[in-house]
Amino acid sequence: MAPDYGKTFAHWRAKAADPWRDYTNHPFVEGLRDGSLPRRAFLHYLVQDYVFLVHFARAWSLGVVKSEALDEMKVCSATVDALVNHEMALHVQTCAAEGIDEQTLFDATEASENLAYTRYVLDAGHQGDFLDLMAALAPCVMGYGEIGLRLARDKNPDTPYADWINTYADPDYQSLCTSVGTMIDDAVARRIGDLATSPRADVLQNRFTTATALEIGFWQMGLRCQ
Ligand SMILES: Cc1ncc(C[n+]2csc(CCO)c2C)c(N)n1
Repeated sequence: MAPDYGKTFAHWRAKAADPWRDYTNHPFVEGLRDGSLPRRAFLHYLVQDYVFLVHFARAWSLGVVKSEALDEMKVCSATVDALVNHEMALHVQTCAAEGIDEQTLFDATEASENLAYTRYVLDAGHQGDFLDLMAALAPCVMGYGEIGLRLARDKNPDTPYADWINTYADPDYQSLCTSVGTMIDDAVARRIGDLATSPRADVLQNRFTTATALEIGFWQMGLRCQ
């Protein structure tokens, strides 16, 4: 059963069922779960993901700019802090152990799948309002929450990717997913009332489904390096 990250997320997820399954059950994820993912592919992914997080920190910062309520500002600014000062540390530590320093990570050339995803999200926020931005950001936050929980339960005890799995299964990360989900529910209620009957429903759904497809592309990019 899917974890409870709020009713807006549940609605978007149900209407993107096929891409959501392909994202959260991708062969890359299966390789993390059973430990069969080649180390080289994982490191390639981590270097790209570091750059991804830099741009996601910019996108969550745009969330602060587009906030219309204090609770929105609090969740967005806390997410920027979590990203810049904590989540990126996992990437830095793992890569340092392989002789890749942080400046090299920061300067890495972005793969086009990476560029497409992060700039799509930023553009959703620039072009639209807070909800457009949140619809594009939700798959990343909640998808990794769901993947982390499932893999923590079903993983091969010998997988070398337990640290990665535990980062996202961790109660701290799970409570971030819950607070983002609650904040999105409140943001929807504040701006458009009932999502299902809103004239904006299709555009927001399209943002969510497109970002989910871009997550699949990101895993594909990770696998290409073998
Ligand atoms: C491709 C890709 N998608 C999602 C995440 C996970 N993630 C990115 S930003 C963020 C919110 C704040 O922690 C989370 C969970 C990732 N690392 N890489």
